Amino acid sequence: MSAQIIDGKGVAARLRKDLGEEVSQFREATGVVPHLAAILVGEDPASAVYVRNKQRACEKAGIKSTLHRLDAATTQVDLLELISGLNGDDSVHGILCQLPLPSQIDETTVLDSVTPIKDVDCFHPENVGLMVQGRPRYLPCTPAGCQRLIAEAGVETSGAHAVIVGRSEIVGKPMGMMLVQKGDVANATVTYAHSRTKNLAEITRQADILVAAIGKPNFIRGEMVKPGACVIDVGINRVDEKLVGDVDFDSVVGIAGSITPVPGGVGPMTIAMLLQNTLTAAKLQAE
Ligand SMILES: Nc1nc2c(c(=O)[nH]1)N[C@@H](CN(C=O)c1ccc(C(=O)N[C@@H](CCC(=O)O)C(=O)O)cc1)CN2
Repeated sequence: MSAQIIDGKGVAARLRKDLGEEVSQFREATGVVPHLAAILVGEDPASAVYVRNKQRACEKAGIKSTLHRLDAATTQVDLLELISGLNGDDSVHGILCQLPLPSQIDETTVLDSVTPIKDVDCFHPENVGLMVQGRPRYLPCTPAGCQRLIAEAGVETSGAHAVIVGRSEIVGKPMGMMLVQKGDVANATVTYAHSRTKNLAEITRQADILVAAIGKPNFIRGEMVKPGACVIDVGINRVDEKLVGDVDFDSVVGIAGSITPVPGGVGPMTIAMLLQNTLTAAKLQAE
């Protein structure tokens, strides 16, 4: 038996269409145009593609987007000054600083400088704290996208064992926190695994839901997966000009019950969730 392929691209397109209708109702009712300011520092080609895709998705949904492109040699002071200006600009509802940043810039200092109400990536400690306490202002985009895909696959999360492989601040850690919460697509028993975990395969084989977010191409192989499990692949790795996930799709697809592809799985959902957060930001700031 082959796993159900979870069509992230299709789900994201549907969400973005619904969101476009919500944006148009909001604009009509308030006269306010939701506005996302994107910051791109340097010339990383993948980052440029992601930012362009975010801007296109905004335009299609009726959200204004402005791009602030900074040179790779930009200083942290210059970047902080730009963010400070955007924080104080009442026409801007969401601020997104594309990661990764060049090495001369401290990522934490920069992300902490975005005013929490405009932090549509949900990276600021205030927003992370609210999410962990189960009273989210925003949900982090990639984990929220994964959660929607798990729901789309019709997978029961309550009482399920979710194993998160990876402990990054933007995906692994918040993903586990969201699945352990009380609520819909939640109530799971969560295990975090990472590069120092012993007997990793023994742990991943216990997962009803396996989220791979370690940034290692094709790392999760068929023998590491429980038959029938829901496998969510967050990895985006370029190998020989090809895009591959953290999951070895070919060896896992015959064992898992459902699986996200790369490309066309989690990636497009990240962008859909960013639009959702931008509309939420505009609503909160119009109050
Ligand atoms: N400020 C942020 N920086 C980064 C984030 C983020 O959420 N906020 N996440 C990643 C990159 N990312 C969004 O920014 C992102 C990555 C991939 C995709 C996507 O749609 N991928 C496609 C394939 C696209 C391709 O050909 O490269 C897919 O998986 O189908 C969207 C967003 C790091 N930085």
